[in-house]
This record gives sequence, C-alpha cells and structure tokens, in this order.
Amino acid sequence: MSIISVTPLSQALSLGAIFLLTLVIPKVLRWRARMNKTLNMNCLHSSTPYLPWAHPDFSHPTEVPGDSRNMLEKSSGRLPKGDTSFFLAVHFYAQARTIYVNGQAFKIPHIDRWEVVVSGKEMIEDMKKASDMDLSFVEALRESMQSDYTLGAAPAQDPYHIAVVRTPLTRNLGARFDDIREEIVLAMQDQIPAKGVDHYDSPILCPIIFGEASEWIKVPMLYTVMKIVSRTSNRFFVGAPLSLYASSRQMFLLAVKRATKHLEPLILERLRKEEEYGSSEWPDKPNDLISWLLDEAQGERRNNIISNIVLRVLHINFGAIHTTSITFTSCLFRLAGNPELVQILREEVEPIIKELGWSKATMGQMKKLDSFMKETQRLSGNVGATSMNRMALRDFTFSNGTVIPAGTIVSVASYAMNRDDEIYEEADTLNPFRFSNMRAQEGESTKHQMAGLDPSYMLFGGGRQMCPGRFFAVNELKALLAHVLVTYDLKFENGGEYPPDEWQGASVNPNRSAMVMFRKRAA
Ligand code: HEM
Repeated sequence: MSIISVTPLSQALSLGAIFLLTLVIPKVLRWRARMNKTLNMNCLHSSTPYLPWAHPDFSHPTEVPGDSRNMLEKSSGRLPKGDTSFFLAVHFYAQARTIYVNGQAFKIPHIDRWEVVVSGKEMIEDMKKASDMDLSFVEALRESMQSDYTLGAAPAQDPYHIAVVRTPLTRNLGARFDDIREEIVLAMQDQIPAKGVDHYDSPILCPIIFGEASEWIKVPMLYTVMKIVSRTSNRFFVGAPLSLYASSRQMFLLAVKRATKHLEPLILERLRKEEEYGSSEWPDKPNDLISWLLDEAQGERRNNIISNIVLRVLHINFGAIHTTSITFTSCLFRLAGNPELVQILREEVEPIIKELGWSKATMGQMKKLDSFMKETQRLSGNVGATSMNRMALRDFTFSNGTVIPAGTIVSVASYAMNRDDEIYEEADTLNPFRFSNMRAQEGESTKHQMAGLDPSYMLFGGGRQMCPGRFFAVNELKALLAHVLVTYDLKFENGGEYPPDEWQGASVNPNRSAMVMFRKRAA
C-alpha cells in the first residue's frame, strides 16, 4: 500500500496553486488585457499621445529619440517581443532598477502615471543646470510623496528650512560635535547593551576600550539603528531626542502632536527672550535648529510660527533619519560579514582617535571609512532605483533633442548607473577602498569623497537641490561607525552573509528583519 503523506509544505504548495489558478491568474490576465489596451509603450518616439489617464499635460505628442521597448529589450535581453506593456510594468517592479541605456531616456509605468528616466553625463548635466521654473524638485516631492498631506504644506510652499540645513546647520557641525558624540555613546549603550560597554565617566572623552570580550548579544539591526540615529540627530537638532518618523497621514498627525508638545515651550521661550532683549541675539541663546529656523523666519514667516517651526523640524527629521539609518544599517551588515574589513578600518580609525580625539576634523581624516561608506551605498543604492526626481513645469528639451512635456516626472537611473561596468570597474563587487584608492592618486586627494560632487554618483541627488544635509550625514555616519569599530565586535549568527536588500518597486531598504550579534570588543 502506498502512503501519500501530506506534509505542511505540500499542503502549502497545493493551496498556493489553487489560489494562483482560481484567483490570481484570471485577475492578472484581465489586468494585462486592460494595460495592453491603455498603455502605448512606443510613444516616447511616436506621435501618439501619452497615457490618456495620466497627468493632463501628457495628452499632447512628444519627441524623444529612441524607442523605449527596443531599449529595454536590448538592455535586458529578457523582455518578450510583441506587446510589452504588462511585462514592462511587472519587469519594472522586479528588475527595471538595473535596466538603462547610457545617455538615453525611457519611460516606466507606475500605477497612476509615467516616469521618464534618463541617464548619461549629458542628460544629467542638463537636469542639474535646469532652473526651478523648468524642473522642480519641490513639485516632484509634492506629487510623488503627496507631501502636502504626509509632511504638511508649509515647508513645500516656502522651503526656507533647506537654506537653514545648508548653512547654519552645516556650519555648526564642528561647534556641536561633542553633543553628537555624547549622544552616540549614550544611545549605543542603551540600544546595544553588550556587557562592559557601560563604564564611561565622560562619554565625549571616553577611551578606546580594551579588555575581556563580553558575551554576544543579538540585535534587530534596522529597528535599533533607527532609534540610535533618531536620538543622535535630534540631540544635534533640538537638544533632546525626538523619536519621530512620519510615514503616513495618521502617523504624521500623531508626530505633529507629539513634536508640538515637546517643541512649543522651547519656541515660546525663545520668542519671549527675543522680546525681552528686543533683538534676535541674546545671551546664552542656544545654538540649535530652532534658533537657526527662527533667525530665518522673519516678516510674514512669523505667522503661525509654532506650527511652522514644528513642521520644518519634522520635515528635516523626515529627510534625515530614514536615509541615514538605512545607510548605517547597510554598512553594519557589510562589517558583520567581513572581519578583515573591520580590522583594516580599525587600523585607520584607532590611531586618529587616540592621537586627536573625537571631532569633526578627525572625522575628515578617515578616508578609508569614507570610501567604505560610499562604496556600500553605491552597491545598495539606498535612495532607490532613481535619484534627482523632478517635475517639468513646462515642456523641457534636453541638449540631445529629447523633449518631455510639462507635468512629467523625470529622474536619473542612479542605481543602474552604480552597477554599470563602464562607469565602475567590476561594478557588482564591493571594493571598500575603491574611492580612497582613487584619492591616493596624485592631485585627487580632495575628490571622490562621499559628500563631494561626483557626476556619476547620485546618492545625495544633484544640482542646486543636492541634499543640503549631506555633510552632517557623512560626519554623523563616520562618528557612528567609528564608535562601533572601536567599541564592539560584530558578526552574523552562524557565519551568515550580507542579507538581501528589500526592493519594492523603485525603493529599497536594507533587510528589515536581519539580526547582528554584538559583544564588547575582544582586543
Ligand atoms: C545618508 C543620508 C542621506 C541621504 C542618502 C540623503 C539623500 C537626499 C536626496 C537624494 C535628496 C534629494 C536631492 C535631489 O533630488 O537632488 C535630499 C534632500 C534633502 N535632504 Fe538629504 N539625505 C541624507 C541625509 C540628510 C540629513 C542628515 C539631512 C538634515 C540634516 C537631510 C536634509 C535634506 C533636506 C532638507 C533635503 C531637501 C528636501 C526636503 O526638504 O525634504 N538629508 N537628501
């Protein structure tokens, strides 16, 4: 008698098959038929209109050299011939981040609109040079993030917080570095509480610790990093930690309420002092984001001042915490799988700290660390498949003749460029010292830095709208990583490797569930 055993796996597979056959496939076929009817994948080149149901301005013909379907077929080698609309949509979700043809434009379908993606030095330069009246960063943010609803309308209507981040915030990095350092030590003690890492009398001056290694503890990485980065950044911004990351309307409203409760008394006190002294300068005025924002908020900008400042502090948090956290997490994942790399970086970091201590200036000397962080980002592409998202406010002509109509969202194929062997030798391989080796060449020592201007590297965007917080981000990341290197040993459980990044359409996160083991450093 033969026994057919039904294991949980086979049960799950059969249920999966039934689900696919009865529910998913018919739906997919119906969707495919509908998409094929609606989408016109050749229209970048043809005189046929853009999507009828997309932005109203898409309804007139446009000229873009090159046929998007052929381009994608050529570059991927995998797209089927014939009607490609359905496959292209799926393909984008799964693969398109690696597809592009250097120097040309193509368009990709989103659920509700098209996005035109460009690449190559010339087209990127065109975008960088374009005025805000032609290609708008703020309008693209409004459209793609629905930022009026998710982040509040005021910061986009008058984005003076960008100038505040670019100038006073960045300029005060050196002066406020001790606060950043202190909060890093305290936050790590709390969040990665390996035994023995709890004895600092002075967190700023704390020595590099040696001695017995402690037992390994397991840490959920991304979640823990978010808390550490939020504490560290907000210690610098507003003097006290604000654990806020608003990702939806409801979360946003909650965040505004909590932030207002915390910030309102501080803002009111500063306004009272201004009145008392009849000037925006008064003795012992705190050197922080609230003061810098209030200094910039003169005249009509003083209307609704409490909510105005609170929204901007939140907006800056939104720009700062997630991006820095995912970068830090990716770096920790790379270190956890590579003890030799940890050793080389320690050999750079340790003598600098021992000799000169913790400061913005000493962070500037950590060239290998800078290169490792930049290279990690290059491979993971943590801003997603595209960068420099802009909205064309009027028809825009690239210097190669490509025209995009008003209303188009246009971006750069940054991730695909990161992985292009013509731009980076062995582009799919992590070469941690790729950039520090370039800096070692004659005349190159100030180039190739993570926060620098590099035409093919778009982690921080590009042009006038390039991330104004990048100098703060890079210094904070170096201080965080240097602290980990001199304080902890780290590894994956059971000798694991870099956990796969998690892609959703064009955005990417480091693995959200991966754990890393930490202990007090052995030697
Ligand atoms: C590794 C960390 C970071 C990454 C990868 C990153 C990346 C970016 C990118 C790609 C842009 C858009 C630029 C463009 O389209 O040309 C941007 C804008 C911006 N970033 Fe960053 N950023 C980081 C950290 C920070 C930090 C720490 C701050 C604040 C101190 C900050 C504040 C901003 C602001 C204010 C904008 C302008 C847009 C807005 O108002 O939301 N960023 N960033």
